[in-house]
Amino acid sequence: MSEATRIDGKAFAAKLRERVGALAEAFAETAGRKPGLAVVLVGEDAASQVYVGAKGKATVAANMESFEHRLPADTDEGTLLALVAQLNADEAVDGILVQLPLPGHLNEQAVIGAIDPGKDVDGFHVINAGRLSVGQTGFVPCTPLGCMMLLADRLGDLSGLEAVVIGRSNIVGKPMAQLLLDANATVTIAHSRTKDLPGVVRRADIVVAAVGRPEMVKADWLKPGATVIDVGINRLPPEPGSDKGRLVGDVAFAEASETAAAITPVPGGVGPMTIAVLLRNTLVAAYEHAGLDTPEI
Ligand SMILES: Nc1nc(=O)c2c([nH]1)NC[C@@H]1CN(c3ccc(C(=O)N[C@@H](CCC(=O)O)C(=O)O)cc3)C=[N+]21
Repeated sequence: MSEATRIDGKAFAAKLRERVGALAEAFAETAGRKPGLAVVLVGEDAASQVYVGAKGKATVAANMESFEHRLPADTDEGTLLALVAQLNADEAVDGILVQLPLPGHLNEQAVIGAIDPGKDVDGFHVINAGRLSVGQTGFVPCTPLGCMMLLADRLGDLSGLEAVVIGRSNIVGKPMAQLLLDANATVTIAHSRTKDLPGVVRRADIVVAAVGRPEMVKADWLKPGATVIDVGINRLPPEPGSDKGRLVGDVAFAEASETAAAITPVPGGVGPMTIAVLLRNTLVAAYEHAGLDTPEI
């Protein structure tokens, strides 16, 4: 069996960011202002700090305005809701992202529900989740939309293909299943209680793994020739003598590469797509807020 094609999400994301950057420049010429993205981070979680920093840099590199709000871990809900209201009202802000998870004393659904759905570039508001589930236009969560772009690029038409999504989160699993269904795939959502998970996954032409368990999906779970999208980003414990563990996905990449036709690596696969799609959604929001026709992107 030949080695699977490595799906280069990092390169795909770089091209998408470049297109978004060019369109953001055109937007600024017409609208007289840049598209703006506000990112809110509550607390000092190290991984979250890294993502927020990366988002800010990518936003500026794509000719957009970045507004960062870092709040202490003990921020009360009223303060956070007041900030969201202020960002909703700010005409320089097209997109609002509140970094999840929030500290335990804050109600995530209440905070996300306070974001103007027209600025909810994460696609997490119930209005946008509802729009996706009934086939209306709205903001689609960045990670699943990025996965769909990679699948469309790789496979073209997905009609009639068997897709198995492992994981049922509101952020990835559920919207991913909706998008695959909209693309006419036959979709199964599997999860921790699924009976004979390897047997279910073995039916799939397309596997999307989003469970958060390091290297859980093994080569012998895969149908030969399957396309594998690995959403997991797990940091392993450090090796002796090292201070940082390796990043691995939810799929055992090396062995899976022997059976799959194509597979996304971790890092360098889905992660960079998430940020690129966030910028894409922010650009779309800016065009909508300015009352301009949204370019195809
Ligand atoms: N409201 C909200 N929206 C999010 O979209 C959101 C969030 N909260 N909370 C945290 C997660 C995580 N997330 C990632 C984005 C990019 C990479 C990424 O680019 N990863 C690189 C490498 C990362 C590294 O080296 O640490 C890669 O996979 O190649 C990873 C993770 C967005 N999230």
